[in-house]
Amino acid sequence: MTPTTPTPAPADPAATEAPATRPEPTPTPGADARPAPRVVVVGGGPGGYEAALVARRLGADVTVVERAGLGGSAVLTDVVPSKTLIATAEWMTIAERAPDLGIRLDIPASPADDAAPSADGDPGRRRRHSVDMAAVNARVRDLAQAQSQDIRTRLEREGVRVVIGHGRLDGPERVVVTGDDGERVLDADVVLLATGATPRTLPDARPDGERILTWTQLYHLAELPERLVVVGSGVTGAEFAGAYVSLGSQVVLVSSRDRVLPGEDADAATMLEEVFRARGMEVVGQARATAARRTDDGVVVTLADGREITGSHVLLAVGSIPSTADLGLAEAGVRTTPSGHIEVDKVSRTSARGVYAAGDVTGVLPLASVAAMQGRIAMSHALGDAVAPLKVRGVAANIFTAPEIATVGLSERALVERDAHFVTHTLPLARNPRAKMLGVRDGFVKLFAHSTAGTVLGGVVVAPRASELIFPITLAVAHGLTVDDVASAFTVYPSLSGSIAEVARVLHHTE
Ligand SMILES: Cc1cc2nc3c(=O)[nH]c(=O)nc-3n(C[C@H](O)[C@H](O)[C@H](O)COP(=O)(O)OP(=O)(O)OC[C@H]3O[C@@H](n4cnc5c(N)ncnc54)[C@H](O)[C@@H]3O)c2cc1C
Ligand SMILES: NC(=O)c1ccc[n+]([C@@H]2O[C@H](COP(=O)([O-])OP(=O)(O)OC[C@H]3O[C@@H](n4cnc5c(N)ncnc54)[C@H](O)[C@@H]3O)[C@@H](O)[C@H]2O)c1
Repeated sequence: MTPTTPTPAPADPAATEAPATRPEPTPTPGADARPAPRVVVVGGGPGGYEAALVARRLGADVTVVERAGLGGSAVLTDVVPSKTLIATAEWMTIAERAPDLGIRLDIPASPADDAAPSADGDPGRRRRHSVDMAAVNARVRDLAQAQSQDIRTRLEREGVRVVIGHGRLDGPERVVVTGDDGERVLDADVVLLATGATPRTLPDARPDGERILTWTQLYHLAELPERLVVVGSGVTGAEFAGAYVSLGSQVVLVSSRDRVLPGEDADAATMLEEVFRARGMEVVGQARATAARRTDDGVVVTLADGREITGSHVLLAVGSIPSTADLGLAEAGVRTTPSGHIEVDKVSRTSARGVYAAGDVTGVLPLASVAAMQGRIAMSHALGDAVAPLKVRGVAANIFTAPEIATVGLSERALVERDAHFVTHTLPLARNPRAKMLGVRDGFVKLFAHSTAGTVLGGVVVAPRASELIFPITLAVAHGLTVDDVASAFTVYPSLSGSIAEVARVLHHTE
């Protein structure tokens, strides 16, 4: 098979290449006029809807079964709402820094603004700007709904049938959908399971949607939480803790490990924790929450060592569980892993012939970009198109905190564990001229390269908008460029990306 180079598109249908419009499903054209293969996709998130578009392009008759809304959790409760909320938080952070650049924000817009505390917790300082949380959340919800509708429109325009209801396998070649209007049976030549995951909760901290919350429930709050206890310091916990500090809440982050973001680059995580503390966040390390209960006017979170933390609200960010309940997996011969995820190979095949799986339900790498890629690969494989197996090494990821943390390629930990021959160099952003002009103090660029060949193996960028700055390093990793290739390309002067080229130049000298 010839390898393809599919693009890892995000959860934005407009960003994907638009093929010729097909109003209705049509049979695959061919001399023998065989009927089009029937594809049923269960789950309309990025894993499912991207796959549906590919399957249509390859001539299949495609149905997407979705029980909530098109775009999935990615669009309705996870990626899109969180990044929209964080966009507001980002403006608040910029406003907080404005005085450093000579801007006066000391004219209160309203008495409420004047009363809001400063984010760094200094009682002597008052925050002179504040958010209207009801307006922020209304914008978040509207944007998510509009994007979900766009995806539905796009799918239907391409000739994909959308069925609303809960889908379940009835053997490997049939899906039964239970909806408001009863049951419906869909026969299939190929099934793709892309049912995602849902927030994990704690037995003694049951979310009530008012004070004890999962991240899916945050967008209905009319007021900014006065004191938010965030349980869990993985990517989700860190992003929300950072966002709410910027928005003006007091935040206590309960971290079960000795530092936040235990799975990430240690230097980046340490820097972020320092920034969090400097902005007034209380980070409680080595602490495991066992329970949360409501009081008259707030919540009390109990830790395993008996300590209690009070707050106005608590957010549970303790991971996710794969959505496999009532999917008929065992009966259809679909194996799951000990963690409960659906077992797949690198072309998204499950243990049942004709049944594929993509996205968070597989537990491969819970990112929207990876879900979409797994879904596309599944359809290309199932429908006989050219396909390249999934490679997660080239995946770029970003943590949307202030500063952001973007990574690509092999991490320092993975390189050390593999006993790889590598060199590394880190340049603090504080030395970058553009960063000085912008008032950016916290951040760095770090590259890893093969010690003899000079090939770029991976990198970390900690900076405002690191998500945009990581792309040159992603290109280098994807195409096997050397540090000399990177160093020899022009960068704009002055620019933050100049630091990437400068690190590459330093690595040349150390070879
Ligand atoms: C707070 C948060 C922020 C995140 N931010 C980012 C980010 O910035 N970038 C990034 O790349 N990733 C991010 N992620 C990860 C990203 O959300 C997931 O990787 C992505 O949603 C996975 O897509 P999916 O298609 O597998 O599943 P989902 O998006 O979860 O979609 C699955 C869909 O299947 C439906 N479904 C489930 N079971 C059934 C059934 N039996 N019948 C019918 N329908 C069913 C569900 O209703 C859902 O709509 C974030 C995650 C969280 C929790
Ligand atoms: N920007 C992004 O791309 C983005 C954002 C959010 C999530 N994600 C994806 O979702 C994945 C999962 O991230 P996550 O943060 O939701 O889950 P996670 O499982 O990575 O982190 C949960 C954290 O909570 C801790 N924890 C569990 N129980 C606890 C308890 N009782 N008390 C205190 N701490 C407890 C765990 O030790 C862990 O560190 C990420 O790896 C990422 O792929 C991506």
